[in-house]
Amino acid sequence: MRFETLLIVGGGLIGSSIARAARAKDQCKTIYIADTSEAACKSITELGIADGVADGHADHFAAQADLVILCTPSARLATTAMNLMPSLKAGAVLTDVGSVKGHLVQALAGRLRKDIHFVPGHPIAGTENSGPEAGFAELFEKRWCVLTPPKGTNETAVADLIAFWKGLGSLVEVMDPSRHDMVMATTSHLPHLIAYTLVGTAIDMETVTNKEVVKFSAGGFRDFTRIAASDPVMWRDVFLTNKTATLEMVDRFIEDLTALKRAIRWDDGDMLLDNFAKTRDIRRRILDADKD
Ligand SMILES: NC(=O)c1ccc[n+]([C@@H]2O[C@H](COP(=O)([O-])OP(=O)(O)OC[C@H]3O[C@@H](n4cnc5c(N)ncnc54)[C@H](O)[C@@H]3O)[C@@H](O)[C@H]2O)c1
Ligand SMILES: O=C(O)C(=O)C[C@]1(C(=O)O)C=C[C@@H](O)C=C1
Repeated sequence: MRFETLLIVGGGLIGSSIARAARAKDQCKTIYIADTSEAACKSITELGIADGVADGHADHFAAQADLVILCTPSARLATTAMNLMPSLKAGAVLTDVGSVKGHLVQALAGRLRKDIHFVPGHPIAGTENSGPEAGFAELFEKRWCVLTPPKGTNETAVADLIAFWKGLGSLVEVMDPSRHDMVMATTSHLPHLIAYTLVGTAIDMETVTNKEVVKFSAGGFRDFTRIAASDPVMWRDVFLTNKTATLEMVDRFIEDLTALKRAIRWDDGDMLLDNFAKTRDIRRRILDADKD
């Protein structure tokens, strides 16, 4: 056990899942959760997933914690870190689970206490649901967690955090924040933007009623609606904080879509076949990787 006392700030889907997993996998002795929402605190207490629950004021828990994990919406991560800074225990590891890394690293650069080890993180695991009730202990099993420690970060702190995430069942990779943001723009942010657009386009169709969209939504459309039901606040924050990489991916997507549009217009079946065969191969490789 690398950390005896854990403080989770923001006990929603991700925070409550970490609490459940840390307890189930015996990764720490004491788990505290702080959340600014009265309803979330009530729910966390009823679920019995923490040894102590605090509303906005988590200073007394922060003073005891060996590991502090910020699990608030992205836009609040930097302010939450700065507010807790004076109360943190010397030598504590401070991390987060935000979906975008570059903006947070920049926002906190040079502002943290020297005796606190800041190791930003991102578990690439989630669902379209939010709140403490949506969490579950198995969420991180065999899912990647990316850590983006700034240069010069204490190596023991990084190793301890890697061990913690592995203890929750995750696979861990260390990466540069800007690389993380580009990879996520490709595999997570663009797909969500496309899903939001696709569902929006379908419900705006004048010739097909919304009732028909709901009634006849078979596999393909239905799959998109799952991620298009993701938390609007979280995804607004993701796009606004990972602007450069997302816009780069949107440009590439528009180019590729235009190429497919052209192939359809000019009956270029070979181009369509070639393209769809490549993407089918990627799908198979992803499923194979899951089996390993
Ligand atoms: N949902 C996903 O699929 C997913 C996956 C990986 C990472 N993330 C990241 O995890 C973070 C949390 O996402 P979530 O899905 O758990 O959201 P959530 O809405 O389920 O939970 C967030 C919780 O934080 C609380 N909160 C808000 N401001 C706070 C503050 N200042 N102090 C303390 N608590 C505060 C809210 O009351 C809420 O209970 C986000 O930064 C998101 O980018 C989400
Ligand atoms: O499966 C889902 O519902 C998710 O959207 C999870 C997902 C992802 O895109 O993979 C979403 C955002 C997070 O930052 C990490 C994971």
